[in-house]
Amino acid sequence: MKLKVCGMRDLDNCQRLIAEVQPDWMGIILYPPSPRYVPQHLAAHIQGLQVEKVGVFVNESLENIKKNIVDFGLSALQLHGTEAPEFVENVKNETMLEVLKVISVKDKINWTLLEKYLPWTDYFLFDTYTKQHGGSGKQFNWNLLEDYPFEPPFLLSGGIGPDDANTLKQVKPKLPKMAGVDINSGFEISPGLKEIEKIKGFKRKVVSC
Ligand SMILES: O=C(O)c1ccccc1N[C@@H]1O[C@H](COP(=O)(O)O)[C@@H](O)[C@H]1O
Repeated sequence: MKLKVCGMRDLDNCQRLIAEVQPDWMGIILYPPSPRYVPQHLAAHIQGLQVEKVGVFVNESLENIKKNIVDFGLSALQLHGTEAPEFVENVKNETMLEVLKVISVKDKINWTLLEKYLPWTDYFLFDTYTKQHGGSGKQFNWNLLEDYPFEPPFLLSGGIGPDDANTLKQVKPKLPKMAGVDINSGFEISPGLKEIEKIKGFKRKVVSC
């Protein structure tokens, strides 16, 4: 399973993550209201880090997404708002980067609504619905994903913490399209600052399964 560690911001913390965990992706939040927002003055430093960088956007303009791709050296885009399929199509066509479209889950998933995203989406990312769009620390009912009907793989997100490693290993066989997990606030000392030892332990348990 792949591992995405999201909401990274502190440069020393990023460097330790890369050296000691080697995640498949490091996510940076480019949504100003978030407590994990990465300001522009850190762009050159983040760009220099040797890791696949995912920019997390919430209903951002295509123009600003393009600017951030260059400034931060992004290789993938996580669209974490209510972006319409037509917008996702534009983003894919204009950037040709990997696109992760987030689906915010309440108590059920309307699979038909997801169909229009399929041609432009490399991964769906399922997260718990919250008014803040993400980083809620809350889980949704993962059983809903047992009905996942599509070909593209997905990432599981929302409130995953160190204690979920065993449950994840148990649910994995029931979710054959789950390509990986996305972790964030469940491994934090404070917003944007991660506990690297805990991530290492989690990776040892989960990623090999
Ligand atoms: O983390 C944030 O502050 C955030 C803000 C706005 C959009 C997305 C955000 N983070 C994403 O939220 C999910 C789940 O996080 P958590 O595990 O529940 O803390 C994760 O994909 C982050 O990329």
